[in-house]
Amino acid sequence: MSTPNVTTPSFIVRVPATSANIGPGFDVVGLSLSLHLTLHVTLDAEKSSSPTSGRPPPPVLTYSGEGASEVPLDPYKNLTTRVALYVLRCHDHPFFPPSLTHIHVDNEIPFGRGLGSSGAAVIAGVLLADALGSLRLSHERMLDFALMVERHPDNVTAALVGGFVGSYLRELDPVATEAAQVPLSEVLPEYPPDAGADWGLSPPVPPNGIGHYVRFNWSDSIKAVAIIPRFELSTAKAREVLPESYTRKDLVFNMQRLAVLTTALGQSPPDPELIYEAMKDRVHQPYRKLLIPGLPAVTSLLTPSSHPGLLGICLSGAGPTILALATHNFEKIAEAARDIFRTEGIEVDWKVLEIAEGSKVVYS
Ligand SMILES: Nc1ncnc2c1ncn2[C@@H]1O[C@H](COP(=O)(O)OP(=O)(O)O)[C@@H](O)[C@H]1O
Ligand SMILES: N[C@@H](CCOP(=O)(O)O)C(=O)O
Repeated sequence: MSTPNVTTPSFIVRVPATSANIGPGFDVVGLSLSLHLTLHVTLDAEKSSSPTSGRPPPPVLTYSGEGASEVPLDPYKNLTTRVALYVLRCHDHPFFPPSLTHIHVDNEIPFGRGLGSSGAAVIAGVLLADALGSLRLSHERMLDFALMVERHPDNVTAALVGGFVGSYLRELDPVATEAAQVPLSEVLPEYPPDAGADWGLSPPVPPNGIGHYVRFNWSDSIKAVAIIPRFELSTAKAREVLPESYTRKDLVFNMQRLAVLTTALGQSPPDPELIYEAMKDRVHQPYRKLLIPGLPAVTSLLTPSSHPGLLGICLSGAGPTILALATHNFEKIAEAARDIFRTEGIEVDWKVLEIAEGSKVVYS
């Protein structure tokens, strides 16, 4: 009898989606959600010795699910594998290990919708490098590497540790500040295609302890309804429309709400009146409405009185997804949001999501 040609992955990396900001917590809070980016990594022990000169061949990258038609499959161009190579190079592993033959990526997180697809790809790269290089990095050090690429901590922290998380970036001394702000093109350089070529400069190693976080309680009764418009909005573009400075009134408005929200979402039963008001924002959503037709209407017309079960509603990350937190009536809430988006000519998909565990590496 012939043996079926099935390769068993040597390990799996699994990273959740995230929703950042949750209204007033711009660049501060993140929530991990039950859509996942999964890497199935195959190692071949027989290929573990490096060639005497030049670089070993990179792994074959295959991809299924969200983003499959647009994601680069060249490991020197793909975000996850470039981040992995960056972390490996910072630890004196100049190339992908020769034993790394294949990575199959299966992705449930839609690209450019405000559900943390890039943060998940970055964390997956850090975990991949940690496993390939047996680096045994702490969560704190993993965050340092992730923050050299994705420079706001909300998505990457929640994706790494899971749950409802608040984080800040430490004020670094001038030398460390400069080290943490090197251009992204130096962290993730273009790699020359010629296998004999040198990579050039050594990679910028991150300073220690850039990001710090705390996990808040989350009431088990709260689920997240993600209402996902069928168009992409890059986070970079949605950050360009934000002002450099804010009035004291607007900052106090957000801080008052964020202080209440981080505790209110952990209380059982959750208080809809308190949460609805505490999820309002004046720092990013008002500026992003021009990029997301329907945003002001969806966040103002759906309320706990008009839609029992609804606790609060906001833009997810940089958008265009809308995040409704609710205890019941998920379908009614999502369909009402769909109707509002339709008046703007925008079609949506929606999903009811749970709060997810943090990232994992599972060995077979
Ligand atoms: N799994 C992935 N593998 C490779 N690149 C990815 C992956 N997920 C996201 N990206 C990259 O990140 C981009 C989206 O990032 P971004 O604009 O920050 O939106 P999001 O809100 O989804 O994080 C994609 O267009 C793609 O270039
Ligand atoms: N705080 C960031 C969060 C971006 O999240 P994403 O999921 O849209 O990448 C912002 O609001 O810009």
